Amino acid sequence: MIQPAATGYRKDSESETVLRADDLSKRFAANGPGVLKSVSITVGGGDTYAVVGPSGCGKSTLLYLLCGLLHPDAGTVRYRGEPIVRPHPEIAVVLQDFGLLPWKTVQDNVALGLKIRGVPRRERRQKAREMLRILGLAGTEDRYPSQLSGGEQQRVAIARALVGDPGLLLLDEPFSSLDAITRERLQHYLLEIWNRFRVPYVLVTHSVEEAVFLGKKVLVLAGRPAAIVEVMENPGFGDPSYRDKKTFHAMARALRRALDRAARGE
Ligand SMILES: Nc1ncnc2c1ncn2[C@@H]1O[C@H](COP(=O)(O)OP(=O)(O)OP(=O)(O)O)[C@@H](O)[C@H]1O
Repeated sequence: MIQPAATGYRKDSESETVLRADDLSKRFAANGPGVLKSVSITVGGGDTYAVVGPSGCGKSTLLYLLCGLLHPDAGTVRYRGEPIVRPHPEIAVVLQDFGLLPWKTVQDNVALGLKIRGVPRRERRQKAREMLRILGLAGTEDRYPSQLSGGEQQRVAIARALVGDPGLLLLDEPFSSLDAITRERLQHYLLEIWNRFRVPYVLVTHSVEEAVFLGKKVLVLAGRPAAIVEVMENPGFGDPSYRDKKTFHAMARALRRALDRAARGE
């Protein structure tokens, strides 16, 4: 079993509301088309959401709104009751472009959030090294992001998100650049983090299997502007051997049908 480096994760009670977004609407240009309309989501302690939907429907936009990197035209986002108007130190984000600083080494990139929070240098280095080891990146500490492959950069971004014991994780296709085996290993690692510490997360993915493996609830976003057209409960979620179960494949089939309905605008 992987031993997470971090030990300071909080464990929320299931009744606690960690993140609450109400009636979010967004368009990028004043007269442009609406991207999202009246999207609401409540993430409770220990909740995990997978967000799926057709390419370009607004999944990344939703994640940017949830973490305060974008502002909604209407609606509100609150993290533990606090309005989110800018990125919050307890909300860790893994974005599609990884967001690594090219002039900092891998180790310094991973430790960035810890430094901002005033964690002493020695502890920062130790935690960053341990997280890099867990993610299979031992030996890359002193390299720069440009000296790593896309998949390795993606893992550095994941290490940076996990190392700070986040209160909430927002992940935008975090495993998309990885080979199949590494991808499955990291999916298991995320599930293990959840099983041990119940860190709530919202994960955007294009993969039906990933959504079913990692989402306690699966949201289907569709339409123009996009709205949540289905919320699917996934009772088998949380079991590391779920992929081998009939219920997993039944759930994947149901999700494919839901995506098909969404694509046809039904
Ligand atoms: N900064 C921006 N300015 C203008 N339009 C934008 C901007 N960001 C996104 N869009 C548009 O908003 C829509 C939703 O984009 P978004 O990236 O959220 O979709 P997505 O569902 O995450 O796509 P994909 O699945 O392909 O990653 C798209 O039509 C996109 O072109």
